[in-house]
Amino acid sequence: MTLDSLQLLFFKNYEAASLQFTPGLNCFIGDNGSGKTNLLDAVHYLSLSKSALTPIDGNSIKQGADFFVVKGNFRADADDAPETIQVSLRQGQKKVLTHDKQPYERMADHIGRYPAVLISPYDTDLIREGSEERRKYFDSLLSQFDHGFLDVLIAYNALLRQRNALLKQAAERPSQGFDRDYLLAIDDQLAPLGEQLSEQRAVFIERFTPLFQQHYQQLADGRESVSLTYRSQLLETEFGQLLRQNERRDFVMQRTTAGAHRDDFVFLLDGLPVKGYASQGQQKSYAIALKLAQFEILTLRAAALGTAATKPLLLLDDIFDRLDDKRIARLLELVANDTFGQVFLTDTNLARTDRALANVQAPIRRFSVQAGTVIQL
Ligand SMILES: Nc1ncnc2c1ncn2[C@@H]1O[C@H](COP(=O)(O)OP(=O)(O)OP(=O)(O)O)[C@@H](O)[C@H]1O
Repeated sequence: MTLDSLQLLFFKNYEAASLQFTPGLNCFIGDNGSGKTNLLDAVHYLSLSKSALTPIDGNSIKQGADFFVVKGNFRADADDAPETIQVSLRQGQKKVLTHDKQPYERMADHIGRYPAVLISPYDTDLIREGSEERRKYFDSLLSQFDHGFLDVLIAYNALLRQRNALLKQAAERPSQGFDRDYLLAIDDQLAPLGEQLSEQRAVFIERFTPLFQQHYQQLADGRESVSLTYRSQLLETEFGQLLRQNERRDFVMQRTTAGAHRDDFVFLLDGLPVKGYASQGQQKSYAIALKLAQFEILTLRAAALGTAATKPLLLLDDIFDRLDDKRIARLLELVANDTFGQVFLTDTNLARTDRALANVQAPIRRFSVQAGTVIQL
């Protein structure tokens, strides 16, 4: 699968832009703050219907404008007709996502159809931040990997919101009484969904971990050993039982204190937590290895399904500035040996990009980015 072209209107610092891509490597070159990452983010929107940088879509509307449009033409194979994906948002309205001009009934139906993997300076947040960041990452990856998982996750989150609203209401308006039967009815539905999420996460991590370990060994020359474990109370105790055990506490806290929404993923290096023990370089390798394993598992899935979209788009933000030569060389080896399909990368220095890509056989297209304007070189 390739993205043939991209058009932007009032997206971040772009008023209007139109780009034609090569199926090989597309390089966005420009000064800091010129809008290179914003182009990667536009591709991320097309793939995942959301920004990689901000959870608030309104932030992506160009300042002073009242809407944005991101439009892209994808092609499953060189001979196939293009498919047009468009994401648009008008200030104060709901985001609209269309496929060949037809709005999706559910945004979720789009997820996984045009996969993309972003390697960015923020990846180490996965290590440094709290469990929510890691859950979101793996849940998003699992949703691209398995649509059934996303459906269960959406249903689980909706029930959880209902349950938390009930607990809050009972605490805030005690005179209205507490409808315990309603709570038990929610729990009857919530419990099997939570258990399903935990089981699917556990199975996924078992498949994902060896791929991740292999990428880490290659990036770090095999000096340390890394592991990845999934931690969930639901793997040991039935969720229904946990909900009953915690009912009083939930009542006091006004929220559901145990469940699949509290699970975590533990990152270890030589048996110690990566956060706190690993060096900056090791943390970077850890995060990149996660992303490369993500790329590989999505590729394997597409191949197993026999879909034409065999390789996700790869978005490399700022890698030359951030990574040492060895890690860059290793990543570019993968680019050169055809592991990846279409690649989009950003850099501040054209000469450095050209040097780094000297051995890459794939076609390369360069774009100059300057304060919200972009031209093909
Ligand atoms: N909604 C918006 N309206 C106008 N400008 C915006 C908006 N959102 C972001 N910007 C601008 O986009 C610019 C940042 O662009 P981007 O992150 O793509 O830069 P970059 O070229 O990747 O820089 P670096 O090399 O530092 O990573 C900033 O100048 C920022 O003010």
